[in-house]
Amino acid sequence: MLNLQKIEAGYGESMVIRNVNLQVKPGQIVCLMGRNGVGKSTLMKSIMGVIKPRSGSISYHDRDISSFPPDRRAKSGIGYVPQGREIFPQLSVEENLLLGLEAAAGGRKKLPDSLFDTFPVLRQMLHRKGGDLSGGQQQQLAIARALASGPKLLLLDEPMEGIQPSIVMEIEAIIESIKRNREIAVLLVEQSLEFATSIADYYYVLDRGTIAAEGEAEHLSEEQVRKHLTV
Ligand SMILES: Nc1ncnc2c1ncn2[C@@H]1O[C@H](COP(=O)(O)OP(=O)(O)OP(=O)(O)O)[C@@H](O)[C@H]1O
Repeated sequence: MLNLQKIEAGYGESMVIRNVNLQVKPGQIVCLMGRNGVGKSTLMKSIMGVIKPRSGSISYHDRDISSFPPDRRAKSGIGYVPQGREIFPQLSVEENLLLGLEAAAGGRKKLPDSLFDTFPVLRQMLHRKGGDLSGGQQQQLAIARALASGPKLLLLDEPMEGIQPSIVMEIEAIIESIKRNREIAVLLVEQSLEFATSIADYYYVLDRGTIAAEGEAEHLSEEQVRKHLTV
């Protein structure tokens, strides 16, 4: 469903991503791994259209979306949770979630009830300001906002970063439930070998802007992790 061919991207003079080919199939959980600064977020931003790749093509459901701005990619069914969450701290939880509906194709006006089955804590906090939530709750809000529009592909950039272990487990459980339904594919940036081998179907390791390794997640070995991921 998502197909990146020969993507090159960077900032100004500096090239960060070189010749990246990457695929995500419907319902698949794909883990993008790599040390700090190798270009994982830059690749996620390229997929969402937040930065424009210098060359290569990005297709989604066999349609070339390379020239689409981010809002059109969102309307095509791609949800994005950037690193650092980026919720609106001055808006209520409900207002944050309603903003997620803006990206819905066909003008969906109401938040799906299933959203609160997945994120019960948000129902209790609907009228609180986003900024008053804990880090983990803000992360849940950011994921819920991305899911509000009913995407078929969810891009999650380091959702477990900087949150306490109990919430990490909750977020893992949310990704597991997405996997069980197989209705949404997920491409996520995550460093944990344990997570990649237990939940992901497929992995890519990015090293200095290129794909250094890829394969079925169950075959990801300690040796590859040592070679490409440990500092
Ligand atoms: N807005 C920007 N302008 C210029 N250079 C940038 C910008 N954002 C990132 N970079 C540079 O691009 C390179 C890749 O950064 P990126 O954030 O994509 O890596 P990452 O793998 O996601 O790292 P981390 O795990 O630390 O988030 C780094 O050298 C970074 O300094």
